[in-house]
Amino acid sequence: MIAIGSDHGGYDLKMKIIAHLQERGLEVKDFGCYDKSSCDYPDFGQAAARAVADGSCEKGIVVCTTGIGISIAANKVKGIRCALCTNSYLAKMTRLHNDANMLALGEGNTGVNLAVEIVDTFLDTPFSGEEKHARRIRKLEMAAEETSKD
Ligand SMILES: O=C(CO)[C@H](O)[C@H](O)[C@H](O)COP(=O)(O)O
Repeated sequence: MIAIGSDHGGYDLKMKIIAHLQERGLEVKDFGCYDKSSCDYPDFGQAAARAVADGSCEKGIVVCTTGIGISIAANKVKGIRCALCTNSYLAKMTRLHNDANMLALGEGNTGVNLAVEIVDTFLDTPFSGEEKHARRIRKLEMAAEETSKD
């Protein structure tokens, strides 16, 4: 199951990505928004992120105008590594090196065809499993643990 979310600024691209994921035969849970009325990206970025963090969705994709606000929102949820990607190289590297579990896209800076290519690269690239990358991810998790104690 793929969690997906957007604000109004990412709504159109999100709907195209949902159609693409369904064409690929993937199940999608849309955490909103559900129309283009003005709304707040933290609400939807964090709803999708919580579903990835609790294991009910295996990966998440979030979209806003720039991809910035909604990626920041998702990354506030413990256990989430959300990468804002503007090309397929970044999508590949964030899976290989960061084991990113969420992808953020910006409707205002990424066209539909490129977005679909980025989504496919993100979903189809496994984590490298290299120890040095696993160690760095553990350090990210430890930093999040420390912060949550404050
Ligand atoms: O890009 C965004 C946040 O980083 C959002 O999608 C907003 O669209 C952006 O902040 C602009 O807000 P507006 O209400 O659409 O003017």
